[in-house]
Amino acid sequence: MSLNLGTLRHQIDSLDNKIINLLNERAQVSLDIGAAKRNAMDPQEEDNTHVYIPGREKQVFEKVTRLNPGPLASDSLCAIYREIMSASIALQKDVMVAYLGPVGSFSHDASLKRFGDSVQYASQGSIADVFEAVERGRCQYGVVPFENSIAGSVVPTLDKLIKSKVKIRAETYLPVHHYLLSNATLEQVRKIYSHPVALAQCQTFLNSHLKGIELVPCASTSEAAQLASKEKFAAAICNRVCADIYGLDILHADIEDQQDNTTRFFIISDAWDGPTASDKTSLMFTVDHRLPGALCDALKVFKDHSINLTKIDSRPSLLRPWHYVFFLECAGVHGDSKVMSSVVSEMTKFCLDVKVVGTYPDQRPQDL
Ligand SMILES: O=C(O)C(=O)C[C@]1(C(=O)O)C=C[C@@H](O)C=C1
Repeated sequence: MSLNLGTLRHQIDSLDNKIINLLNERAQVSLDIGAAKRNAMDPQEEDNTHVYIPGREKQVFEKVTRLNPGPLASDSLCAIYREIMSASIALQKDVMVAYLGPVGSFSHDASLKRFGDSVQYASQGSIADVFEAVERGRCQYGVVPFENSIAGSVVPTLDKLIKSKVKIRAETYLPVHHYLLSNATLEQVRKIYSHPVALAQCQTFLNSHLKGIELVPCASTSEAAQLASKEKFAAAICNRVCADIYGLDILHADIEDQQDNTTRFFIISDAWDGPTASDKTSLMFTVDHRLPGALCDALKVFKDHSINLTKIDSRPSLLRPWHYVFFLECAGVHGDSKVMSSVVSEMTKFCLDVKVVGTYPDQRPQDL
């Protein structure tokens, strides 16, 4: 076989030709899918069709990985398909995604990895603002951090899920590596900005390298980088990308307490999607704490239906002191299933309040 550079580039040109035509053929089918989704709607109603279908995307990524003969790495092929489906979403509808900003936050990273480059993004100042953007219909989707493998639940997200009408439509996991960025040297640093959850993930590093230095909590890690870039002796704990975005130097890389540090994000919207081969469902409920065993009875409903619980958390209900709302996630059931409606109706008999807050394809990576 000839290894003449000109001939090889000619081969690439002719393959690109085919790829471009095939991509456009696929895009045309996607436009038809968009039309079919709109046709299925009541013509009197405002167009609130969902073009982002997390279960279908999961299937496509699994198929791409299964069919990949190499030499392309499956991660590379999936990144290409992320952009193909992002363009596909944008062809069907203008989609706006709200995330906790500013640019360079881990929420921004998670949003880009989930929705790609072709949709539009709206940076928000707080987690509550992300919920509000979705509640008011300014953005069709929102991306919020839900829990971190070191620091646990993200309380503002739990609190908003309790009160809000939005639904959890998808979940996504992001490996999180923290960087110490500053325009000063390590010895000069007098103040460190970051999000409280990020500070909690770097306790060992802070205790051994920067003990006693003032820690200033911020709304997000990228806001921390923005603030640190404007002060002489301040540093930020944040995502690596913030070094370029905010013009800061890297003082230390990978300062998180555990290298497999991961944050789980929820994609919120006004509706969840249909069942897939493997779904998870989240519920909130309150029990009357004066009844002995009320919480135990609520959990027993799941045991009776052989449903596996994957998370439980509680928050003050804010209705009266020492009264809690429980958040529960279970695996292997979809929110619209018969078994879930039986669970909810059985719980309603003795719970003060039961609400399904979302149902979504299980996206937990196999190695976690
Ligand atoms: O299957 C669909 O419903 C589509 O809209 C097509 C498509 C794709 O390009 O494959 C695009 C966006 C969805 O999130 C999932 C899949």
